[in-house]
Amino acid sequence: MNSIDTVSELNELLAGNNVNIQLSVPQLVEKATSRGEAVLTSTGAVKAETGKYTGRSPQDKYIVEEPVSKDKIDWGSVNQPISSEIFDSLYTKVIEYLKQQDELFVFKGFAGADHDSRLSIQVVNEYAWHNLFAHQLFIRPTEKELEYHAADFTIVSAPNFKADPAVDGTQSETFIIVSMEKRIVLIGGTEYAGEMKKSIFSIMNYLLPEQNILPMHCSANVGEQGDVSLFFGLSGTGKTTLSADAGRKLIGDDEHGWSDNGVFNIEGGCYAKCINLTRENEPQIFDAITFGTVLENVVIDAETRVANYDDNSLTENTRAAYPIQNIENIVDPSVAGHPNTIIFLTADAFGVLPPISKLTKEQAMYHFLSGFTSKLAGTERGITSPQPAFSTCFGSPFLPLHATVYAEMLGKKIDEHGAQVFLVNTGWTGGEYGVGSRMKLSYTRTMVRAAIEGKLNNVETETDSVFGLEIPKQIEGVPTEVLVPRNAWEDKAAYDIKAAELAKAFRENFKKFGTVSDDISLKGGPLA
Ligand SMILES: Nc1ncnc2c1ncn2[C@@H]1O[C@H](COP(=O)(O)OP(=O)(O)O)[C@@H](O)[C@H]1O
Ligand SMILES: C=C(OP(=O)(O)O)C(=O)O
Ligand SMILES: [Mn+2]
Repeated sequence: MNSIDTVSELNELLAGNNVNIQLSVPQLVEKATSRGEAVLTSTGAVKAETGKYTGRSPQDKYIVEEPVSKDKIDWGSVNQPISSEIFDSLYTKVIEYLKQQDELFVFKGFAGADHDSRLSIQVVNEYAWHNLFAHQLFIRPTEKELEYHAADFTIVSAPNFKADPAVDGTQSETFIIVSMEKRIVLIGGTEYAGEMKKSIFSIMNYLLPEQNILPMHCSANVGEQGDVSLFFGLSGTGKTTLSADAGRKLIGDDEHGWSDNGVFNIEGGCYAKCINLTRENEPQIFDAITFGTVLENVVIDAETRVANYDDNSLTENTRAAYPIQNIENIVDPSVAGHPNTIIFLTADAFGVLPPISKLTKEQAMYHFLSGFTSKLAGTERGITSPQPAFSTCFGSPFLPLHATVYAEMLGKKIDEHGAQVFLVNTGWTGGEYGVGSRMKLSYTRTMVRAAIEGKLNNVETETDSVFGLEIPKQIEGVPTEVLVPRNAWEDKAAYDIKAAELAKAFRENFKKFGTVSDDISLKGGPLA
């Protein structure tokens, strides 16, 4: 089978009389509820459950081994190859399966708020609620744009189609396969909606560097003076939470590009975690949950239909998906200038990294490549407690190219625009996970604001004796004893052992970058 067949199979599917194209939010809400896929809640949000897949399933993610991309992809456990024969045969089966459905739902829109580099996408869904998710998360076209819309990439999602590993060549019933050549994402066996948005993000991580644009797994906001801040971080480290700040306009909560013009959001919506969500702690996010928001795996009262955000019985990874316009203070379209402040968020389960520290250029490169953090409960299949992890560029599950491609681009941009980089530990303090506690959100917010407002530029600092990081000695509103990790631990000997263990893990991990990065390692890594 060649690529022409893939296109005509898709066209035939889309020409069927069971296809609903570009339904509005109320129409999709109606479809999702009347078809029994979701229920209406007291705020007008719709709530859907996703069965056993309540987070991403990285083990089931593949990229088709094809001539156009073969030599560019950084193949390995993240970017697992799959043959075009397997893809073609599964694709045909999925298309046949979708043709049998009573109804299908298609969303057409864009990824990338900068018109120069945006990608036209379409999403074909078996479920109305998934299509509502696509509508809320991707960039919605104007009427005129819709008229001329021609998809560069298509997501075909059939969660109820399950692969048979013995016959289909997958590792399980679930598959998320990207073909860069055929420009298709094929999803089956999982209902977790996040797979759709993260697939498009992976594709942007493949396409943007060719246009000299740095794709970034970060949130972004901008202050009154046009000062832009970025917050890099793996899932659950605080990108969405910390970028929602009443005093600053939100650019986006998860995926951005940085071009010669500045930064832009890749998406048109946010995907916030809502476990333990309260209006008091996260007012912007709480209030964004209104009519048409998709609540994923949130437990609601059967009668009143009021959400209970404290209930983690379905998963720790409960989610709300809403258009960015649901947040009061935003820039629209989601574009802004060059960043002044860059924050690397890490959720350190060892409890030894300082809650905030200032990085030199070499430290910034070292920590960007290392990407040390923890995988937090629920974010990936099988993760039930924080698992320390080195996730290159704070987003390794989404990077098809070699990490150094992104790191070099970031290094150049930091130099060019003179951005100050901070490392912020939103994870544990006073002891490792199980002994200490998670850093208080209100402290993290205070520290982050101080950094963004330039208040930490000329403060007195203390050098972390293990990692060589510069720790501000005082930050107004934060108790001084939490600033230096060793002081926050009651058992100093235990701290010393943990810190040495983490420094060793950093050094071991950095070996994978070889001698090219010796200078960065020497000047930016843990002290001897
Ligand atoms: N100190 C802290 N900083 C940031 N988030 C925190 C902190 N303590 C607890 N949290 C919680 O951790 C979660 C962070 O998730 P989120 O912002 O959605 O991460 P991301 O967008 O990076 O995936 C939120 O539920 C937030 O309430
Ligand atoms: C959607 C996800 O991203 P994040 O948690 O970074 O928002 C995810 O990791 O599944
Ligand atoms: Mn997020």
